[in-house]
Amino acid sequence: MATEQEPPPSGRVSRRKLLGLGAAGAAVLGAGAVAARPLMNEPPPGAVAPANEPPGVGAAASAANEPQGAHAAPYPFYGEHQAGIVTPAQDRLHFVAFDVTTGERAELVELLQEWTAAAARLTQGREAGSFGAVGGAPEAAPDDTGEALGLPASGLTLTVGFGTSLFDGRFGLSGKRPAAMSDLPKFPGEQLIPEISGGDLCVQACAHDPQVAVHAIRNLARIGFGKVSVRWSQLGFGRTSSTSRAQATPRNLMGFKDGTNNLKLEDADLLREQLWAGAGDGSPWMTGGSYLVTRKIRMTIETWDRTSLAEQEQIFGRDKGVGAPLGRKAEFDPLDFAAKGPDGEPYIRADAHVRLAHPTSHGNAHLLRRGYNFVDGSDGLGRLDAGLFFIAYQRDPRRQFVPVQMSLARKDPLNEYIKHVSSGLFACPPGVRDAGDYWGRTLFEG
Ligand SMILES: C=CC1=C(C)c2cc3[nH]c(cc4nc(cc5[nH]c(cc1n2)c(C)c5CCC(=O)O)C(CCC(=O)O)=C4C)c(C)c3C=C
Ligand SMILES: [Fe+2]
Repeated sequence: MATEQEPPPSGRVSRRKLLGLGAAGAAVLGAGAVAARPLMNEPPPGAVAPANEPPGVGAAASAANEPQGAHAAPYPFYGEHQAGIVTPAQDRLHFVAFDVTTGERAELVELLQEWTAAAARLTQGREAGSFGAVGGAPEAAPDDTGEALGLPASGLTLTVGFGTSLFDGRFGLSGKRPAAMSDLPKFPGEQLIPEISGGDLCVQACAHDPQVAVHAIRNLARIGFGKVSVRWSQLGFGRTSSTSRAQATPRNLMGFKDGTNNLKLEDADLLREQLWAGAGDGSPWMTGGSYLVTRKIRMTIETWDRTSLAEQEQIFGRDKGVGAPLGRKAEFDPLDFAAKGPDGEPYIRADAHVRLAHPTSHGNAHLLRRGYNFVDGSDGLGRLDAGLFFIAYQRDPRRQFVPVQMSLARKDPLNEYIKHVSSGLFACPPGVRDAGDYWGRTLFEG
């Protein structure tokens, strides 16, 4: 498993070299060479942020003043936990689920090793393979597809997950399926489409540049040719959650601030308690990992857009402008479910979304949400095919996602405007420690 960049043959230029040349150097390359985009704010050589800690989080960053250059910089790939979970949610998503087509466990392990090596490079703004898009033999297919040449790392994170079907016995893993990964129940009203649900493996690519996220997934799929095939994939934009207090809260396609009351990077104690699988949880190989639930949720936006502002706010229990809980003034004011308005009714209705989903309604069950908006064109009937690609990480879906979603599915008036059409449940293993480690080692060698 090679992770070091081998020098490209003379006359050929690697993506990193192109970046290093910058604007002036690119001019020297002359016609025929690929022009490098000047890299803004590249961290100094050798600068290593603490594992998975975002550039720009800390004293220098504030919600109102996120450093622009930080959007180009890389996140560390190696660490105790995978990046892309508490990492401040980037602007863009390409999520893919794969079916494993090989029946050989050894081939699957080999693929995970190759993917890990490629991910270690891609997340640092390098090409997928050691020769790159234009550095290999002219007779051979390039080991990088090339569309990210000259682009910086753009905060790319790649997060892998193992689906429930991977534990079905094909690879000798049936005894390793975590109890926390019991099949999700059928929720009232869901209309799941099997072809865009499930999958043996998943990779979540998040970046500030969609081209960088798509490039990463495309290259992993290329590497996996003959061993895996793409089952479904989803593009997302405009993150619908903040996962750090240094980020401003974004808006979903219903126009509301989304991610206000979320688990955040800074909540160290809660993350330990609610996000990361522990050594005593029954599946030692998952220690330091987390369970991922995805739900593609279509919105009937046109109906929503004809709903009164007052009704929209009652449905969520927050105001649409600043995102404050109804009856309060500021976004981060605490929710007060007992407070009553002049009419004697609670400001936040009994069936308001935030009340049904609140941790206190479910024995202190928190979720780390990091979903994205999607618009997949239109449906041929004059309506946008749009909604929320919901992503939530947690320590145990049986105690967290399932009860929250069951209560929403039964009582949330938002259901009039939404439909769950896809579902996924994945075990995301702990982080890759160093260049000798690989995604899933604790599962296959533990
Ligand atoms: C099962 C979990 C959840 C699903 C599915 C879900 C769908 C969904 N949510 C919104 C918009 C908002 N959600 C908000 C808060 C919120 N939502 C969940 C869980 C699910 N949402 C939780 C746990 C919370 C936090 C509750 C709390 O503790 O206050 C909000 C308010 C802002 C915020 O705090 O994030 C909005 C807005 C949509 C549009 C949607 C499906 C399409
Ligand atoms: Fe929600």
